[in-house]
Amino acid sequence: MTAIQLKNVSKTQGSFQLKNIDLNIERGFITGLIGENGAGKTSLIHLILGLKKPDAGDISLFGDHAVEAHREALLNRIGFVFSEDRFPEKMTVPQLKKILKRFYEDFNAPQFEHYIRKFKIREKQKFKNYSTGERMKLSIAIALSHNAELLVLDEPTSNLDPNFRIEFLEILQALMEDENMTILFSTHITSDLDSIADYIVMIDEGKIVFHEEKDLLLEKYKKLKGPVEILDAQTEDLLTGIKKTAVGFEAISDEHRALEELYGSQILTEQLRIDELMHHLKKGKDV
Ligand SMILES: Nc1ncnc2c1ncn2[C@@H]1O[C@H](COP(=O)(O)OP(=O)(O)OP(=O)(O)O)[C@@H](O)[C@H]1O
Repeated sequence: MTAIQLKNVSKTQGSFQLKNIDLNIERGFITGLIGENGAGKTSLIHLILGLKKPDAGDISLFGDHAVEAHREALLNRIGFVFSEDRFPEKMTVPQLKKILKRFYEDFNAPQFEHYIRKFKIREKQKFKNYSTGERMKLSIAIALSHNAELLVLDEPTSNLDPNFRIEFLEILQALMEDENMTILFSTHITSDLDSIADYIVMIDEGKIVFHEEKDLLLEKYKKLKGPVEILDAQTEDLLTGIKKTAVGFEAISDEHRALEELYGSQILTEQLRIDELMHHLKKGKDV
């Protein structure tokens, strides 16, 4: 079943355009959304959450196409975290809790309190005295405290210290034990996705470049290393991003199996990281 579906969605903002976006985010998986600065990740997330209206196309959440009309009910089922929050400066946690109780039908106060303690968020301090990371932790605590079945997270880890980032990723993974849970997660820290994502969506200049299962993607493209002597026209045809060094060459290929058969132990095949893959696919597009 689909948690988020976009059909032929377009949105123009100044000179930028999200163009004919078709996207299905299946329930029960973690999907990572990647792309360069200004690629359109936040805009896409805002469209999904109904914070921006598409110029054309259809968006549905949990199969409901009337996102605008049912926005409040749908937001009850979604936990969201943005890279920039808008917590009132003078408010404190106990005051915020009262508002959350009114806003979320399923607000789970003990769970919220649990996360406030677990994340070491200072209850009595006004939000204006919070660090960027503490604000992010508060956003995360809210997103996790109203029995949401979909988490939409826009760069949630960008301001977190490494220890808490790992703790947060573990929490997300534990949430996936509930097979109804779905997470859409935009990030520049692609190593987060190496560890937890099931699917990767890459967006570039407002268009979806790919939407694939992470393991299949990393199986398809590999880094190859070998001696420069094997680089003839035919071999180079099967390689991209060839870099020659004093000790040999390094390149990326989606024909690594054919090359392994041809050259056996002369070449070494290595797994790519998601950031390397992203850089490679982006460069391929620019050529
Ligand atoms: N309200 C707006 N009016 C005009 N242009 C806008 C508006 N909002 C966003 N944009 C432009 O849309 C493009 C996509 O921005 P968006 O924030 O979606 O990118 P992003 O992939 O999230 O980038 P980043 O990784 O830097 O956060 C950018 O060129 C941005 O300047």
